[in-house]
Amino acid sequence: MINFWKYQGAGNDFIMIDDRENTFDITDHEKVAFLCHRRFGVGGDGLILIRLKEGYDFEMVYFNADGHLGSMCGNGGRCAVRFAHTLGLFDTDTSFWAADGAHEATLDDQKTVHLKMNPPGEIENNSDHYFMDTGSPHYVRFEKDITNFDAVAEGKDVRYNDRFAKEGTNVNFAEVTGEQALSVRTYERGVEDETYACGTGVTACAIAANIELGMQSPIEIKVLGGILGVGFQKVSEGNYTDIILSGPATPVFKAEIDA
Ligand SMILES: N[C@H](CCC[C@H](N)C(=O)O)C(=O)O
Repeated sequence: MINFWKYQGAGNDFIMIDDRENTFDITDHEKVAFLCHRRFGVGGDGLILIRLKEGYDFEMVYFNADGHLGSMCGNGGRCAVRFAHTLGLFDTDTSFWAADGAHEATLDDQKTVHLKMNPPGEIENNSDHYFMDTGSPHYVRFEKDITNFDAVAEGKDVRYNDRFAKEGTNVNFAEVTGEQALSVRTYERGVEDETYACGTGVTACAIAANIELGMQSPIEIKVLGGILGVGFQKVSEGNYTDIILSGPATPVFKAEIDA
């Protein structure tokens, strides 16, 4: 029997498991894929284990919906922070361990989670798109109108092209909607579909908007499932620090499943 919580952050939803006793078999991809399946299982864009980690309040172990260990997940990280708080692992400020290393976060009075993201390394500025790793790989392309836009078909075109077919990439389409505002749609690898939000994705879009248009921090980003915020400091060309992803992280329900 697996006890779990379902959480969502701007509609990016996750199965959350308290695995402080390390009993979950992380090599059981089929089980994770089953749990994330929206018809046969619980349903989720991903599954997250909360484990203990020396020197940190907790560790987040993140799987994509296909059952495989993923890289960093910004919305999942924010949900993990809120869940770890309910487990009593910290009070308002936390530091935790994830696939891309250490992260700090705070939970404010409105239950918004502010999560510090690791700076992307090299940022590729190609003729029609950006590519960078904000904990997960992200392709970013600016579009004029993403409302009337087939994000799944366009996303698949990029994700399965010669360059990305093997490792995969997440694909973001960003529209400029204001002086410090974007609207973003994301196709996620590992889910292989559009999701309602992607935290590492909007982080990449905010940085790309600063390079492309000089858009200043903080940037408000509308996604299918809500609003996220990204703040940052530019140190020099292509060099960013203090990158903070902010947004809601909400418990949906708690249940158990025979799996
Ligand atoms: N939804 C996630 C990103 C998932 C990345 C994952 N699909 C991968 O590349 O392994 C987020 O909020 O940042």
